[in-house]
Amino acid sequence: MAKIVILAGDGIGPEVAREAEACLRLISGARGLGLTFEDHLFGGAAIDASGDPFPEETQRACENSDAILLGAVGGPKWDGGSVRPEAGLLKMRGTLGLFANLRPARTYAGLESFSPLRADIVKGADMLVVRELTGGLYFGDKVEGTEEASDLCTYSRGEVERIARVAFEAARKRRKKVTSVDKANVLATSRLWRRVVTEVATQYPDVELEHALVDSTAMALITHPTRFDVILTENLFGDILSDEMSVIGGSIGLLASASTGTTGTAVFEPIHGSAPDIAGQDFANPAGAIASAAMLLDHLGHSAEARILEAAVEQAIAGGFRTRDLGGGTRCSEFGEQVRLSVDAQLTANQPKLASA
Ligand SMILES: NC(=O)c1ccc[n+]([C@@H]2O[C@H](COP(=O)([O-])OP(=O)(O)OC[C@H]3O[C@@H](n4cnc5c(N)ncnc54)[C@H](O)[C@@H]3O)[C@@H](O)[C@H]2O)c1
Ligand SMILES: CC(C)[C@H](C(=O)O)[C@@H](O)C(=O)O
Ligand SMILES: [Mg+2]
Repeated sequence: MAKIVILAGDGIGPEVAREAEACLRLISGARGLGLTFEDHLFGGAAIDASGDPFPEETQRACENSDAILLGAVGGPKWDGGSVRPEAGLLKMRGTLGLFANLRPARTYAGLESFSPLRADIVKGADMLVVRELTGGLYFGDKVEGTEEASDLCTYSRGEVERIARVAFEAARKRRKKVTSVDKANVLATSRLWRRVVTEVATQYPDVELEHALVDSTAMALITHPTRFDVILTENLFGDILSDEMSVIGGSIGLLASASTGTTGTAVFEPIHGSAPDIAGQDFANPAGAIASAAMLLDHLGHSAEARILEAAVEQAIAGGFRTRDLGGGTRCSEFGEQVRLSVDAQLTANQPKLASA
């Protein structure tokens, strides 16, 4: 039995989380995984109900969960307010110690020609951003005045060491290359980052390490995406580079993420936001949320089921089911349904044959 907390959140969050949860329920039922699901308020929806984007009750539920499936938070409704939905997201990451954010990206069969980048540039691209998630500018002291403001960027040796190890371990299971991205020509935190990553690399002689500056990496990511395997970087650079990376696959709606850390639970969410421009219209692409659910299954040790769910997303896309962001007319709910049909078909095909009477 594993307890999954669902934080649907705001905007398209509930639309994509609903499809991902339905996939998990289907797989859990068919394979007897015994997953249980609990909905809790989070983000703007929680501000509306209680004034707090990460209420005490939601926090307790998250702490007692095995995994958390998150939609997205935020939106114009809360932008001018004294409390922002995004503050709940940051508090959750901090409270649960989720320092490692893994964001994979690759091309999907059938979508190479959809990417705004040339098909020969994106063909075969397959990378993983390992983003430090609980340090840097996001968590440093802030001064917010009307005439002056500041955000402090701090990193400690320990914070860099632990995220670097995550990246090197991940690279060992992939193509054994880490590109550590920083701004060491300007920032003191980046120079510490570079020194510590170089030290950690000595424990991984089988993994190639290169250092790169964030500005030129932003360019190389979309001119030569196949050069990259694992990209290791700090919080803000990872946020920006991972949205840029979504261009390679064709849409930000495709990208999934896992945030893991110091406690047993972990958060699984698409990398996109609440997309207020398309919310409430069944237009959202739920592929990133469903792929995040596959990462959740991996986290719980259900790797065979994770591969089935991933294959179902691939088959739906290859079969021509495309949401509006990918130039098609498939609705969010229809795409989810198509993925579940494909899951069903795979589960039926894999069932042991009944002995004939
Ligand atoms: N983890 C999160 O909850 C998270 C992440 C990013 C942004 N946000 C918040 O979301 C709000 C909107 O931010 P934004 O507009 O800069 O970024 P966004 O990711 O919400 O949207 C950017 C663009 O991508 C499109 N898009 C995003 N997800 C899509 C999907 N699944 N299918 C189809 N199209 C999709 C949107 O329609 C929009 O045109 C802000 O309040 C921001 O703070 C939350
Ligand atoms: C909403 C925001 C705080 C968040 C971030 O910057 O980390 C988002 O952009 C993300 O990528 O998860
Ligand atoms: Mg982001």
